[in-house]
Amino acid sequence: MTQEIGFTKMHGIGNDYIYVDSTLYNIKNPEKAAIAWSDRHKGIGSDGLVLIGKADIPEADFTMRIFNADGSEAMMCGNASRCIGKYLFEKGLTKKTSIRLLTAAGIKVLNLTVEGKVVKNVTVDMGEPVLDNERQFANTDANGKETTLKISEKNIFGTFVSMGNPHFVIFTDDLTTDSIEHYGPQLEHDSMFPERANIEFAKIQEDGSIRMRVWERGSGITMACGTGACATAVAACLTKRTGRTATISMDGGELQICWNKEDNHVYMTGGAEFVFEGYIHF
Ligand SMILES: N[C@@H](CCC[C@H](N)C(=O)O)C(=O)O
Repeated sequence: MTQEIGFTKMHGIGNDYIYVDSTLYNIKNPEKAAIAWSDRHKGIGSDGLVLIGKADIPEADFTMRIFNADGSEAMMCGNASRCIGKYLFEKGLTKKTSIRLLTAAGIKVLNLTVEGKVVKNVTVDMGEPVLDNERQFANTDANGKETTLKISEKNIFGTFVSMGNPHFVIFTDDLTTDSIEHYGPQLEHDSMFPERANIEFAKIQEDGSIRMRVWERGSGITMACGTGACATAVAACLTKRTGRTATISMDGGELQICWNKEDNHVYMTGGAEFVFEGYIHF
């Protein structure tokens, strides 16, 4: 028997997900739903599926689970966390403007900037970047330094940064779709990344901002990646290309990133938007 499930489609600078309130709908097989619903021709169309729940520990208010378009579950999603802040506040599910969100990468605090009843933008405390997670990056000597991976007979230099989920940031002048589609999937599946990886292709621009395009683990090229923007800002700072704050410009828009010296946390600020709502049979 099929179930009728209410959903909300939202995006954070073009990184679009289907949001379901899991206190109202119990999706038994979210991996399968993510694959079917993400399909841009036969489904709703998205980069993946996000389940919002109520936290059952006193340290957190709500929960987030995130599934990529291929059904794989990720630990964290920057753009989705901002969308959840807007969803919870504007739907009246919380009056708080500082929300503690429990994710598979720990508790993230969302600070909402509100005008009247509208959330204008959200700053997320994304926590500390991790540079030596051996479950995610097999080169345990790298520790924030640029390292070389050989792909298609070419040496690729990049920096591994985990924001809960694994990222490999490459500074290059070549941000073409052809290049990203060629190197992205090979790097995602490289044996140096036991849990696969998100791959960022980035370039410092004349005004000091960073242009970044991304190949996301489990979803391919997307218009933006919040954790990827944080990883890119950290990699740029570690390799002395920028200071501790950066504007990251992606296909879908910009995020402001600050890697705070005092607490070593990365703070991400940007917008979130509703697209449409509906019901789907599953
Ligand atoms: N788009 C997200 C990250 C989503 C998960 C990622 N593809 C992974 O598998 O780690 C973001 O905005 O951070």
